[in-house]
Amino acid sequence: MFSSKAEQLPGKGLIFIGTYAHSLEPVQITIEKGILAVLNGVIVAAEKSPGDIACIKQKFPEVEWEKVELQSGQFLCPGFIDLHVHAPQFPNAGLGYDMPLLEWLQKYTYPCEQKYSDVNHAKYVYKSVVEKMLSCGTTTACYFGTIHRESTLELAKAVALAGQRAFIGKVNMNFGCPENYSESLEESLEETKKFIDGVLELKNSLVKPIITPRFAVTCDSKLMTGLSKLAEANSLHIQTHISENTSEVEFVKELFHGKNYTDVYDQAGLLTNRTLLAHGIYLSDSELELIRERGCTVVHCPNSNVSLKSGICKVRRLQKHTVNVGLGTDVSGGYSASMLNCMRSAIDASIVTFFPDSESSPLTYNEVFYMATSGAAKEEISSFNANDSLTDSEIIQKFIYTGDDRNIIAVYVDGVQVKTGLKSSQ
Ligand SMILES: O=c1[nH]c(=O)c2nc[nH]c2[nH]1
Ligand SMILES: [Zn+2]
Repeated sequence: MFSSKAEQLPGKGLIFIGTYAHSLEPVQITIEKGILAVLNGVIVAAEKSPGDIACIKQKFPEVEWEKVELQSGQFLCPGFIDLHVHAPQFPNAGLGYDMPLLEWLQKYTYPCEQKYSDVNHAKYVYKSVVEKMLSCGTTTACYFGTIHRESTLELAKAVALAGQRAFIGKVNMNFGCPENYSESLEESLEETKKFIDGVLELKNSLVKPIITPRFAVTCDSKLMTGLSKLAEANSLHIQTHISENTSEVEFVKELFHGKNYTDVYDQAGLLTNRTLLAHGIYLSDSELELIRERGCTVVHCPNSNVSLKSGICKVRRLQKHTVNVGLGTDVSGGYSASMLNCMRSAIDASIVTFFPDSESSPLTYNEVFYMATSGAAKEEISSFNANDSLTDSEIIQKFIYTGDDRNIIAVYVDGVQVKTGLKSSQ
């Protein structure tokens, strides 16, 4: 059993008193004042008046409650969800943006990932990756690892130890890869099965394996089909890349005899309502229709799209096709691990697409906040330097546009503090 901190603290509850902001729908961030009681990671009471604390204590007499009083300018909000991030690429953040995707992968990314054949390197890097992510307020992440099973298991262990909620993928790639960073079809499937077992053996309810074919450029049809069967047999999510760069899209067409990217994945059985597709910049209307029918989510990674000069995803167009859209930092295609930065990049990218296509409106801070948190019941304390003349709504706007990890005082996952900074009292 590999317990997270969250599972080691039975019978302790937290009562927050102050302002909380959450996002039940994209149109508007909801701001409320009152008290929130959290027990075993679940919000068990949300009340308007501090006087209600007595009722909560009466209702849960066995529980030892800690009280956290938020100060002026501080607020509680859901933790951020990064739907697409490459943990092994953190040492490369900010490097190689003078090259487009396919060259960048060969020159910078594969050599960086190859180093994780050394488990000690993985242990060293992954500990600080998870620390950084939590410090930025990312309570849930969908991580790509590398092809290496043992090292990617170290990522799962680092996540479990730190108490983060995450999906962890051992990357699969068996075709068109560098000699020293590739696996055979059989190895890839066998190692993935062992990886799934390894993550499940951690017995940590917050940490789950996710099937991770890198993309159609480095996986043949047999591998993708084998992986989709593994996902189905084990009821697992799937993550991959799609339609990020024009040369990549053309290359996939060439490799798969004229089929489009979406059809390639669909015929392999990879498109399910548990599939996350990163980027999706150049998808045609018919591809978007199929993605919507299959119930996949497209993960918009605006910082990466601009850094690698891949293009700009028109989120409004995806929304018109009622495709579900989430947000990802895509480190190290993106240079920032912060979902605040990702939200701002998403707004900026939508403003850039707005000018040549002024029929659609740019994304708002309300919408990107919703996309980055989507109403998950995770708690995080954020604060912005108090300025008494600001309303709560203005404080939250300033946090989204100008905040960084220094403005995130404390982070909680499943009711457990994973970034310290707030004082509590009994
Ligand atoms: O931004 C990206 N980062 C990657 O590591 C990758 N691999 C395939 N396609 C990719 N795109
Ligand atoms: Zn990526």
